[in-house]
Amino acid sequence: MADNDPQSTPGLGAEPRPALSDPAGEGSDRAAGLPDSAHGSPPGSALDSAPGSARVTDGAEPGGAAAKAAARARLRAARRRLTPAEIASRGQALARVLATLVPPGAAVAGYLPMPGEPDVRAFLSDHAAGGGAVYVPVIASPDRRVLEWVRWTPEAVLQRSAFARIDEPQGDRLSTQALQELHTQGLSILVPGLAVDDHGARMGQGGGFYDTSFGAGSDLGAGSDLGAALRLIAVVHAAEVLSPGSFPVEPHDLRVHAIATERGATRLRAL
Ligand SMILES: Nc1nc2c(c(=O)[nH]1)N(C=O)[C@@H](CNc1ccc(C(=O)N[C@@H](CCC(=O)O)C(=O)O)cc1)CN2
Ligand SMILES: Nc1ncnc2c1ncn2[C@@H]1O[C@H](COP(=O)(O)OP(=O)(O)OP(=O)(O)O)[C@@H](O)[C@H]1O
Repeated sequence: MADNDPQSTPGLGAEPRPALSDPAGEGSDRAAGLPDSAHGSPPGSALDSAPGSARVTDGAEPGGAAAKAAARARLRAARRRLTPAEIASRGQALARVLATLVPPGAAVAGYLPMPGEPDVRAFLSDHAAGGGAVYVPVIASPDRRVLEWVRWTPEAVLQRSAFARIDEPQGDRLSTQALQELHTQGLSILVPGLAVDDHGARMGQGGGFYDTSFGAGSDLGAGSDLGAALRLIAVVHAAEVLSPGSFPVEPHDLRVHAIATERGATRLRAL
């Protein structure tokens, strides 16, 4: 199981592998200037060493790319400071929190965590044991930002993605649309991210995959008929729930319905 342990390879980006395209340098760890606007963050949170700075204004660069890169670097650095024991105990707490947001037996599109990410595997195992179908993403095309979905159980045989430090199950793949059409009665998406604001905007790893799959411009975006039965639940560490303006938000960015952290659930829109 060690290969499926998000803590087994400490230090993000340490392994040689084909990097996903990162034109704005989001993958780099340059000094971050994330504003000190988090609220409810405990001491030692992702932001409490931020230099005093103005709120993100998007500046001159399109989409606030430099500001996003800085925010990502800071948030990733904070994740690297988490211990395996912290991640594991938060994972147990998350399992209880997510059970309050996801109806028993409902289909769930989850994820298998990268190092430092909230570990949702305890929840996914419980949910699968209760009869709910669980899927996780496979990076099908990094260039076209396409995800596909494979059924997951705790026994799944995993293979490391060629593009990221993410384990993916083998098996039949479904497109995002096919997954949704299979579960028109409701599908809960656990959306991984580096941060979310309490208006439901989210900042991810910089691949654009979830925005392309579920954001405003997608076939399944808010307001679309197909997207109506989707529940988008951002899963982040509690210190990563930030106030609006803490990171740049673009029109294509998806908006989540709810936020789950190890400290509890926040419902933002009707689920
Ligand atoms: N667990 C998990 N699975 C997921 C996602 C995620 O955020 N979390 N994704 C959400 O979209 C997709 C993969 N997206 C990714 C997008 C960018 C990078 C990336 O740029 N990685 C950098 C290094 C990042 C780091 O050091 O932490 C790289 O490859 O250089 C990785 C994954 C699909 N599966
Ligand atoms: N729907 C879209 N159409 C075109 N470009 C997009 C779309 N969504 C994202 N992008 C582009 O993809 C890149 C990454 O976007 P962004 O920073 O929003 O990703 P992210 O939300 O952090 O990633 P992910 O969803 O993979 O976690 C940016 O260059 C962005 O402009």
